[in-house]
Amino acid sequence: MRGFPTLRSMTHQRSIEDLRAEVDQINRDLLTLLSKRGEVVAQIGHAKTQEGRPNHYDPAREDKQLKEIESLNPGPFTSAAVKAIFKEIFKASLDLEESNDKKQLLVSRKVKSEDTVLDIDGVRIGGDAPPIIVAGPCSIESEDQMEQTAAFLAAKGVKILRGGAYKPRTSPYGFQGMGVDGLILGSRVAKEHGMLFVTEVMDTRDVEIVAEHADILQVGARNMHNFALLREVGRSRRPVLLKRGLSATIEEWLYAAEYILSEGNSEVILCERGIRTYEKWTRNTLDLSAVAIAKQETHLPVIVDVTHAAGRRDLLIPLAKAALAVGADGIHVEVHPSPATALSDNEQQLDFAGYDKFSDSLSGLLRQPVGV
Ligand SMILES: C=C(O[C@@H]1C=C(C(=O)O)C=C[C@H]1O)C(=O)O
Repeated sequence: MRGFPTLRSMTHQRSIEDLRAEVDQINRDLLTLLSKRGEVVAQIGHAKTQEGRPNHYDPAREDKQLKEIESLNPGPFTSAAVKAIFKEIFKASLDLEESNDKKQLLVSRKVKSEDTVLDIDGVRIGGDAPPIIVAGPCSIESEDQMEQTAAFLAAKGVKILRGGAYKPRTSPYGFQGMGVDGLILGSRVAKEHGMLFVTEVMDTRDVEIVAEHADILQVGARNMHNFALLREVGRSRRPVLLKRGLSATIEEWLYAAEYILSEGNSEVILCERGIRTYEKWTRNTLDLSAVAIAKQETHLPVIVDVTHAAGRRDLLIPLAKAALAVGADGIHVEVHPSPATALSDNEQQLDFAGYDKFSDSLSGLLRQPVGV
């Protein structure tokens, strides 16, 4: 019995090689069409950006296309299979639109590939400069406190003195800082010891006075989303140390930096300081991937505030080592002559002996830029 004739025996049989050659040609045609589609989609993305529509995703438009595709589907693929393929195309198209959009960001390495290296009165930060230390008390409290701290740190080779004159306290009844008197004191003491002075500015109305006294303006974590303040420090001609917000995504942090650059100030130092998570054994969770990502995606210097990241002294050394290992351009650490009597953050500041131990442990990493 020979049975029914098969499809094979009825039709002229083409070889697999021959069929594959046809598939190869179809692939090339599909690729040409896909590329053409990509170019048109990129133009749509550009038009959306110009219209000020940062969200390029349009589910209604995608749905409309899927319905039409389903109704026109001639087979042999099922509608589900064809729809899945088109959904992948939409996803890749959206990624293309958004990545083209990101390319325009001034903070991006795609716009400026080489590292930004700040040179503030001879103190170099970022790029091939050795990692820097920013140290000093949480709050400026008295002349004696600032004098002792600056003298100690300057003798240890620290070039940037920090100290808060305006304090963003959780409670409105907590110590709010010395204000202008603190600014004057901090800048004078820093100058006397050949150091730069960095201090936080919290209010657009204070940017001018803070810029008059400080060498670097700090925008704190709680103000990272204060867009008016970001614009104002962007207009000032002082370098800005921008801390990452308590619950800010990396993207939000980089957009905050973009606000400053977009006003014409390209001297921005990013500072990772830990983010809020469910973890309770540390005050915040140090996000080391954010440091590595910020270094990859932007050309700006990135430093790590280990004091706020940990909220506990016993973790400062390992966290600082880890930060430098992932490429941080510096470490920010709080140092106070007598942490127990400090008016703020007394759980986490280092005393002088603690700082000695801290800097000794890091000395090998601080001398050389990591990776060189
Ligand atoms: C291209 C557009 O943007 C996105 C990509 C789409 C696509 O690839 O067809 C459709 C909708 C949007 O999510 C558009 O809005 O038309």
